[in-house]
Amino acid sequence: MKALLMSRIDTPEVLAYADEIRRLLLSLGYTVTLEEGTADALGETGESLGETDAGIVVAVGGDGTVLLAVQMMTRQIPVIGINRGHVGFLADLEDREVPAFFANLREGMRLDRRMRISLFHEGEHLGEALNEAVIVTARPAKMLRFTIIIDGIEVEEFRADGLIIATPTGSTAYAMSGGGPIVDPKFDGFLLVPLAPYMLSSRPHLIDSGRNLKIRLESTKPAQLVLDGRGDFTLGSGAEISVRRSDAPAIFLDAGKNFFLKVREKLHNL
Ligand SMILES: NC(=O)c1ccc[n+]([C@@H]2O[C@H](COP(=O)([O-])OP(=O)(O)OC[C@H]3O[C@@H](n4cnc5c(N)ncnc54)[C@H](O)[C@@H]3O)[C@@H](O)[C@H]2O)c1
Ligand SMILES: Nc1ncnc2c1ncn2[C@@H]1O[C@H](COP(=O)(O)OP(=O)(O)OP(=O)(O)O)[C@@H](O)[C@H]1O
Repeated sequence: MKALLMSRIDTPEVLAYADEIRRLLLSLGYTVTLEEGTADALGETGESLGETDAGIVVAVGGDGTVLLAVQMMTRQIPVIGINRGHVGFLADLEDREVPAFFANLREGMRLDRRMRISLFHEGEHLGEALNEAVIVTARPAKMLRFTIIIDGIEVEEFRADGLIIATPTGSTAYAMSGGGPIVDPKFDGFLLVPLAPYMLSSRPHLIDSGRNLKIRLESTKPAQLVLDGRGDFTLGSGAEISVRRSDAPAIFLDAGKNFFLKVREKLHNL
């Protein structure tokens, strides 16, 4: 099996560890190729995540590395993260679990598909997100005005610093910091969490992914749309963003970790 190895590149120790992982994978009979940026950092040549024919992607780093790997794929490839980050909620494997996991993987893979959202602006596809899309004021301390439209009904209008449109996977990330609920990743829907809403009664909404969801930006103030902490689209007044469930969910190699145990172990002591 061919594995593409991607490492976070800002920490030499993690890069050195990724090199150890490469040796381990080779010793277990995998063909290993490096992701372009990772290869660059190691002074080698690599393959782009957009073009590789690898069967699995091994991401060494934290959640940012896993999110980046998923975002860079043009076809979703089963991915597993080895945790070298601060939290590593999406990076399921710890050091000691690595050898057995890859030895057993040759017997067969279990996959865990995670919904992503697809964002459109006036028919133009802006991209996909595994965690969330955030529409946020481009001017700190200036509020935006939003209207939420569900199945053609204007459901709510409010002013806030921003609005998070999260997937169940993203419910443990930015949406959690915004006061949203922890959502079972098996749930199939969108989570809307306003950021610092200027009203007494604003609540997060959980919406079935089969509904037609639109967000209209009413204010004339500049706003930015950010996907999984990256990408930066500027939105003008009256911009209408459509949110749909992506046809291409992220595919994780299942390391058998229980979601609710991870919440208890990784998020309770942040
Ligand atoms: N106030 C906040 O909580 C806040 C602010 C900005 C961005 N973020 C999150 O950061 C993500 C981008 O990650 P990054 O590492 O490039 O940025 P980063 O370096 O700013 O780290 C963000 C933190 O969020 C954690 N995180 C990311 N996805 C998670 C998930 N699905 N479940 C639990 N924790 C998760 C990471 O472990 C990390 O500690 C965004 O998608 C967004 O969800 C959170
Ligand atoms: N291969 C890479 N190329 C470019 N940037 C990367 C790469 N891997 C990670 N990054 C970026 O480096 C930063 C830190 O990486 P990462 O999120 O993996 O570690 P962390 O923040 O320490 O861990 P965690 O997200 O688990 O708290 C993130 O902003 C991430 O997007």
